[in-house]
Amino acid sequence: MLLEASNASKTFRARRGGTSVDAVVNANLQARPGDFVAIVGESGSGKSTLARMLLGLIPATSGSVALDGTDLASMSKTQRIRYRRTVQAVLQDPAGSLNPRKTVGRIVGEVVRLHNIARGRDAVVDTVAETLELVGMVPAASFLGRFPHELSGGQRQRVLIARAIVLGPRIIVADEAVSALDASVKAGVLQLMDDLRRRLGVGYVFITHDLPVVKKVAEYVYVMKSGEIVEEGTKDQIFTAPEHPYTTTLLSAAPTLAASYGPPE
Ligand SMILES: Nc1ncnc2c1ncn2[C@@H]1O[C@H](COP(=O)(O)OP(=O)(O)OP(=O)(O)O)[C@@H](O)[C@H]1O
Repeated sequence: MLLEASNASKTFRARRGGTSVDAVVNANLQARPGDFVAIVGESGSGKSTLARMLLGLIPATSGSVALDGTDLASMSKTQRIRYRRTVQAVLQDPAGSLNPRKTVGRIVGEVVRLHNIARGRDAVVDTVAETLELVGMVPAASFLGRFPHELSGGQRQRVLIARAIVLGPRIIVADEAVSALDASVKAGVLQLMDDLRRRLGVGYVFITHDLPVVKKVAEYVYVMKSGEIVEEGTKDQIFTAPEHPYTTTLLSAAPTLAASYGPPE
């Protein structure tokens, strides 16, 4: 399976005399199940816009996003529904992704019902409980009736991951999924994501401005600047022999791994 952006561009049209914004310009990116691909770049470089295009939330102005060669723009309604399950989003909770009035059981259960993953109350609860266990929320029964405000930041992020993986995605687009978390909590959630990659074979397109995190988990890195992917390569290439001056600047501005992420590997 291959998720691929080909010369994908997004221009936000100006409203009332303003200038239009070329948020993403001719982006080429590939991700497969089992991959850990990162997109890095400073604020405003177009990372979230590219993520939203990959998720099919906004259409490309030109170019394409395709799964196994089928362009998102030409998919039927049924194909789109399947696409949404196959390519799931995990955003950060401070963005208000969890409804504060719903329990964990309901938040994950609603997705299970909506996509007909299980039918009947008991089967839905079982599926939710199994998924909570998979994301390390054990015993699951003690979390089902809790509201988001009764959870820690790391636990809320795990609920978001549970809500995504319950659909059996092959690729998860994670936009700043751990950026708001404290270092030790962040390490736990990253470890979980890596475990799920190994256990379920899920791949990640991991969007972040947090370079120590990229250094820890990514295999392949795309560097964005002003809407363009200015450099790409394996993690080692990017961190040890960056070619683009912007990548060098990004790396030199980043805190060291040890300073922000605990002891080096
Ligand atoms: N809906 C929109 N309408 C107009 N302009 C937008 C819209 N969404 C994003 N932009 C602009 O597109 C550019 C890229 O924004 P984007 O959010 O993709 O960057 P980013 O790298 O994800 O930044 P951050 O890390 O701050 O989220 C910015 O100039 C932004 O102001």
